[in-house]
Amino acid sequence: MSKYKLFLLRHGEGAWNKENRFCSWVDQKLSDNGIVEAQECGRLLKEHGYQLGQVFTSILSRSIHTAWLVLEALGQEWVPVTKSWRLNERHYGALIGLNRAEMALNHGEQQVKLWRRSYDITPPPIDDSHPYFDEIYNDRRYMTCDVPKEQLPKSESLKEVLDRLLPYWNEVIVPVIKSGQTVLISGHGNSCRALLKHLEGISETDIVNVTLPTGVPVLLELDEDLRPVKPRQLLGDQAKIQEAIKKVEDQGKVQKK
Ligand SMILES: O=C(OP(=O)(O)O)[C@H](O)COP(=O)(O)O
Repeated sequence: MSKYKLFLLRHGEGAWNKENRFCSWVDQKLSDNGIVEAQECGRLLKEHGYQLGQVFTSILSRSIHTAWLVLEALGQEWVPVTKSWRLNERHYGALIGLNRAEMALNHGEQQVKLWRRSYDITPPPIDDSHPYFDEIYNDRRYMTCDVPKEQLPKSESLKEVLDRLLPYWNEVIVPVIKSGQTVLISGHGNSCRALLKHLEGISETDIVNVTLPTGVPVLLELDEDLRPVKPRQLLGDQAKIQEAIKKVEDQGKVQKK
């Protein structure tokens, strides 16, 4: 029997989703379309009458702004929002900033799919010659984390995302859910995929085929041990959602002229 409701949300479209570049730990803002997606998500949750108890975000602006816009559209701005680097997007290492379609042209679509969707392949690490290294590692937000800056990742597989996310999930988020509050996690494509893998027990092979569109709330109904009692529900117009998933998948393909 369903005891708890949990929403996982990939933030609204960011500027680099639009440009088809690996964004990851670069702090890009929402695009105009991303703002609308977040507001529509809030309106949809309002229509269903959902009442949030707590919201968790990463420390990247696109996930925080999405949470704010959702709460505003819901009329529940007072709901506490808690932030952690442990909900950040997967660290894409040296791939950060690169264009996926150009990479597909240079390395092949299969390699790009492996980098994007496999469970345990870690992309090459970022080093201090990378154009975004200083912007990321000199940012004050990464001096406030629960690990020293030197121990923050320089690249991550999905498995490594789950490894850094799980302690936060177990120690901070689970007690809130078990206290009976409906939680929304405003996260990222791959931080949400990692959590979905854990909660739904998705295999390492099947997780390759899970892709999340931006701005679409994923509802999980959980039993008292936080096991899903039914398949995840992506709320909204199902035809549009399928189209949006395909668009994300196609980002890793060579662009047709
Ligand atoms: O920043 C990213 O994800 P996000 O838009 O969910 O924050 C990644 O670049 C997503 O890339 P992917 O869809 O190739 O895994």
